[in-house]
Amino acid sequence: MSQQRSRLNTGRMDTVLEMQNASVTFSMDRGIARVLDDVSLDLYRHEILGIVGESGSGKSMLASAMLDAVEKPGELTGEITYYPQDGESIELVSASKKTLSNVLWEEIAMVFQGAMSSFNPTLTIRGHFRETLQAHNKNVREGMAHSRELLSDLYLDPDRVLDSYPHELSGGMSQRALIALSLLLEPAVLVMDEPTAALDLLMQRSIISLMEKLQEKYDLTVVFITHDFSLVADISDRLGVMYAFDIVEVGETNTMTSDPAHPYARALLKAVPVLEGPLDKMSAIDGQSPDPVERLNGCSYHPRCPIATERCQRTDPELHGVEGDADHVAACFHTETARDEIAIDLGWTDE
Ligand SMILES: Nc1ncnc2c1ncn2[C@@H]1O[C@H](COP(=O)(O)OP(=O)(O)OP(=O)(O)O)[C@@H](O)[C@H]1O
Repeated sequence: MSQQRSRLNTGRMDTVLEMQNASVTFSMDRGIARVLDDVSLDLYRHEILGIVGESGSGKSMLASAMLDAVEKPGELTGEITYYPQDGESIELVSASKKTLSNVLWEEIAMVFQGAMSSFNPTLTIRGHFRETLQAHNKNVREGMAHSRELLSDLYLDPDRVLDSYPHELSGGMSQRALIALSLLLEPAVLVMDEPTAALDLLMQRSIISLMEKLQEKYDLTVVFITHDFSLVADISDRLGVMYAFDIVEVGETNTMTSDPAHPYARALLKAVPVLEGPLDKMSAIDGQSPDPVERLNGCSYHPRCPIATERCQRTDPELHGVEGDADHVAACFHTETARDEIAIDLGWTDE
C-alpha cells in the first residue's frame, strides 16, 4: 500500500480532487439517461483509491468526469475541483478549453483499457512520446530522456519499445508503454480505467505491483477503476463501490474487504471470483441492474436488497458516516442490519 496519506494541519485529509454532485446525462429516444448520478467524492493526495462495481454501473463515466472528458453528446454537470500542491484551485467543469488542456496530462492523466485503441497505429512509440512533448511545448530532448526512464521503470527496453509500432508490442508491453506515456508530463493524479482488463492474470498482477512502485517513486495519486474487487484490494488505500451510476460506499480497504456496510458491497464481495477462495462460497447477485432511463423511487438497490424496507422504496439514502466514522461512508439506512444479517464468509477476506 502507498505511503501514509497526507493530512492538512487541521487534521483533515488533503484533498487533491473534489467531485460535488457530478452527473452525466445523455438524451436518448426513450428519455434522458442519467449515467452518472450526483456523485460526490474526495480524492486524497497520494492515495490509491480503488473503484469497483459491476459492468454498466458508471465506472467509466466517473473516470471521464474526473477529467471533464465526457464525450459528446454526454452532458457533465456539477463541480470538479482540482487542488494543485501549490497554487490556485481549478474548477474543471466551468474551466476554459485552454485551462483544461493545461490540466490534462500535466496535472491529471488517464489510462484507458486496451492500449491498442489509444495508440495511433501509424506512429512509433517514440513518435507518441515526441508528439505529446511537442503538443505541451516541453523540451523534447529532456522529455525523451525521461521517457526512457519511465519505460525502464515499467520493465520495458527503451531502445526496442521506442522504435516499435504499437502492433509490434504484446498486449502487456503496449499497456505498460501507455502507462509510461501517461506519466511523461509528470501528472499529480493518474486515473486508470480497467487498465489491465485485456491482459492475462499474470500480467494483471505484475502491472498492479508496478503501479505500487510508480505511485511511491513519482508521488502519484491514483484512481484505479475495475470490476475486479480482489485485484484492486491489494494496492488500494481506500475502496469505493459503485452501484447504479453512483458511489454507494467508500472506506478503508481493510474494512471494505472484510466487513463493508452497504448490502450491495457485501453482495459484491461474496460474488468475487478469487483463485484462492472456495468456489462454493461465491454467489451471484440476484436481480437486474438498473436502467439509466427508467429511474426508481427510493434506493436504487431496493429491488435486489434482502433487507429493504418500505422506507428504502420511498427515499433515496444519502452517503453518511458508518458508526460515526467520517472516513467510512455508505448510502444505506440499514448498515447495522446489513452487517448483522448479510453474512460474508470468504476464505480470502481478513475476517
Ligand atoms: N455514449 C453513450 N450514450 C448513452 N449511454 C451510454 C453511453 N456510453 C455509456 N452509456 C451508458 O452509461 C452507463 C454507464 O456506462 P459505463 O461505461 O460508465 O459503465 P462501466 O461501469 O464502466 O461498465 P464496464 O465495466 O462494462 O465498462 C451504461 O448504462 C452505458 O450503457
